[in-house]
Amino acid sequence: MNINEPAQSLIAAGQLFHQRGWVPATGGNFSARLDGERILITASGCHKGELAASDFLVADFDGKPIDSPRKASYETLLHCQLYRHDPAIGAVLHTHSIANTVLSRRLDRIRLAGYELLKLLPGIGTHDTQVDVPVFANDQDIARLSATVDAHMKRDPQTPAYVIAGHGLYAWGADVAQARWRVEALEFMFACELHA
Ligand SMILES: CSC[C@@H](O)[C@@H](O)C(=O)COP(=O)(O)O
Ligand SMILES: [Zn+2]
Repeated sequence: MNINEPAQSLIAAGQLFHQRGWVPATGGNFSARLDGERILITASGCHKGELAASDFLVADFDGKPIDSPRKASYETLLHCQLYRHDPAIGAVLHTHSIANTVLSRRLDRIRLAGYELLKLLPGIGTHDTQVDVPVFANDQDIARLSATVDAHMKRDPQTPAYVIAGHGLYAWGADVAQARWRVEALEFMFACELHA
């Protein structure tokens, strides 16, 4: 796949998320699947509202950069876990919003019920339902954290997204556009919960 197309979509997502206040400082990271063995992912330490094509690198599903001197996102293994878990996942987006940070410090799962925007989440066709977004304890050992996420997702393959406590949201989709809609829907519902 030409890496320019997913890179441009991820750059646009970063600009939107930064305008919304969801990727402050160097927080957040973004990726897209290139094929069955490789992903395009943001380099570590970039400002996600000001990404350029040179801020991306290609990595394998173990998170190892391919032909790049740049360091991949510190959280690359969390992206790799999702691509390995489900071949239908084509993009992964991670945000650090006020709403996801505050809610995840208070709750061990974020229950979303009765929202029209729930229909943006996988397999949901009505507002008249409830979804639990799991919250995992934060951990600077990303290999250990990705193993925790993987065990949860094997137990509950319907997991629509997850939040790391005091840290941020991980959401995904078949492509960058769908992952972005889901982030927008989830951040909207989280903001509603915060104001409720
Ligand atoms: C420096 S604070 C944010 C990081 O620790 C991390 O949570 C994050 O989202 C961005 O890390 P990055 O390595 O730039 O992808
Ligand atoms: Zn983060």
